Amino acid sequence: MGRYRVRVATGSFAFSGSTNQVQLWLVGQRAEAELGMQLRPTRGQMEDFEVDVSEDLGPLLFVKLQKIHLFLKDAWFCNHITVWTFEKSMEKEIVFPCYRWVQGDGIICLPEATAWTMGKDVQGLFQKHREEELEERRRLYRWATWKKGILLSVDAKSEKDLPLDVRFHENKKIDFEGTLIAGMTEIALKRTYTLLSSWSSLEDFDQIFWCSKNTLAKKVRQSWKDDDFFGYQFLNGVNPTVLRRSTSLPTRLVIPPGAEEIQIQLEKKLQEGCLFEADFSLLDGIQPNVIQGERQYLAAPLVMFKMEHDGKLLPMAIQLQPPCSSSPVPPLFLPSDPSLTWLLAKAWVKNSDFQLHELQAHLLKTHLVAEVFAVATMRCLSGMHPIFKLLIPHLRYTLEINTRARTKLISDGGIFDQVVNTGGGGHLEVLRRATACLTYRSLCPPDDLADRGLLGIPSALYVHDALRLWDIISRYVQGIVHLHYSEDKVVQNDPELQNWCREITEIGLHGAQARGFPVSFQSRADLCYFLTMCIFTCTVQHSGINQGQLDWYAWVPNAPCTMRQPPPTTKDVTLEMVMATLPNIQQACLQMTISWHLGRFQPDMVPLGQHKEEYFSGPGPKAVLSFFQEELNTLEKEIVARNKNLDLPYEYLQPSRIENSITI
Ligand SMILES: CC/C=C/C/C=C\C[C@@H](/C=C/C=C\C/C=C\C/C=C\CCC(=O)O)OO
Ligand SMILES: [Fe+2]
Repeated sequence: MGRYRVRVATGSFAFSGSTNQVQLWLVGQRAEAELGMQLRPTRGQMEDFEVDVSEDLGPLLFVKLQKIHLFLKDAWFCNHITVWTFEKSMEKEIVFPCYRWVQGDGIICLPEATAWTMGKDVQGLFQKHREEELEERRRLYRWATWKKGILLSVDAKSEKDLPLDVRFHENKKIDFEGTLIAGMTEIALKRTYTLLSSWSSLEDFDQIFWCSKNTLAKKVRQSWKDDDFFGYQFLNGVNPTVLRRSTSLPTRLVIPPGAEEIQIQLEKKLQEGCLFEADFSLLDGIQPNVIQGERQYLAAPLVMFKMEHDGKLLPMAIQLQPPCSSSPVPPLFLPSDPSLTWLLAKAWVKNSDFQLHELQAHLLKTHLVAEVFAVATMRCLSGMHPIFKLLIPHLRYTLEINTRARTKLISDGGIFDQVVNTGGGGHLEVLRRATACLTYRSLCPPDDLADRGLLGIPSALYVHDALRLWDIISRYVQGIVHLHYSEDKVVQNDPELQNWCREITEIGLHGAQARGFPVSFQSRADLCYFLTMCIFTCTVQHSGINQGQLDWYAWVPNAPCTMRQPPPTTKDVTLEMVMATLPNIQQACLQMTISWHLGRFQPDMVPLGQHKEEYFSGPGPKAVLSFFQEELNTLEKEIVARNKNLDLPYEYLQPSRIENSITI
């Protein structure tokens, strides 16, 4: 019994408030009290009221909410409820996080914010709540097989099928759809503008290159033909995931007669430990697209590089297709070839890189992997679980952006079918092949970068920043895990957590235990490493892979989305051949629009670690998050200072530019 002060906090984005009245209850260990219909929640407001309760409720466990509507049903976004009690003349604050939509006339039950594993709840005070909550979440969030052989996704035919709690908020939706319309309008304008234009020289791409503001995109247009600029992209461009240090000459690299000199040079660089390669064999045999009746073409190149003492990565040789017994030995294209021949060979490499970047590095290894984490988290972890509280800010909007990708980008008739040479079904086979070789180590930079021989290279800025961020995130995760798991046995005996791990590996990632993913956590260290990978993937890796589309894909010849003629088999290449091969005006315009749409800064972007939602309570988690933010701030200053001395600043992993989840 006694007086309680209650604060109701409503979300601040559009339509968060409600004209309906809200009914609240306080639920304690000993009794429950109805507080009556107290208010109509107002957007962006915190509204307080006081009540006297006659019953002896005991320690508060839950607040229950219900929206009462007479006529108009409008959903209310409740941020949190805070209750102050007065015990022994001491004021005590108890927070009940929500951050969900209250809709319909259902009663929502909010547990107080202390993070509880099931093992800690020895009295079983929350057991029934957790069971009912997870039963409801499993009904709402179901696994689906969008295409066989690809990671499982959420069961939603379109974003409209998703639960309201994971939908884009109004401002995000308006921005996303509005800029798409603006982009499509720009395409129409460009088509009109170029209706009578020639498309016969590389400079003709200038007619549609309207990226006057983007400094790096302009630098790409200026320098894309240079070999050092070509090599730089494999270290610090939009796709730093293919390059690896050679440990031997690749078996596919058959030296054609008369090219013995290059073999000597390659072997010399190999001996010096500065030979590198980018191998696109995953594309070998993929069925090319047919666009508006025109057959497109694909290659599966291999590029050999040498790392110079000044840190420049220079291409030494390009083999466009792997050798096969039924054909002559494929030619090796060299920097000493006629300039247009060498340029076309490099363009073929960049077209192949576009495919693996967008399908393997971007869509599969960030978006679709993050979706598996999101679905498993909603299905296996109660909202009270500390790992739910840790991860949920890093899963914001991911289910919707991925569902939109499945319905607009890689769908029948989607963007890939319209302008990409792996479209038309080849893109699905690339996704299947990439899924089949998706390993746990490849998602963990300390392992992946070591396996690729990329440690200790001063000019590898992505590598440096990625490893620094991995360590910072690792300390953040350890801070939270050690607050809630006192020893390894507590991890082993946490059923929700073990179910989460198993559901990710065995179901979502498609039997990935065969590729190194865990089916259980045996120690706090295991758990921390896995959680670090989850957060790194959903934040750092996606930002490093997504942002560069704006800079590196705007000048289409630098990263052609499709190729309209077969790869050259001789060194007699003309400008006509080059222009007939590169994307046409329509394809180039759509590539520019989509790259801009996907690569641009998101207006409602939440930077890494800067989420405002307070799922945890108490000083411990707050101190861990605060230290995480301090470490990110220190790294921010380091990167800004480093970039000041670089001709080409590397900014994609600057913490202030890393989004807290995958939202685009
Ligand atoms: C060509 C770029 C390919 C990217 C694939 C990688 C990741 C997916 C991407 C998310 C995309 C989400 C939604 C789709 C985006 C735009 C839709 C495009 C055109 C629609 C036009 C129309 O309405 O028909 O990560 O950023
Ligand atoms: Fe993306």
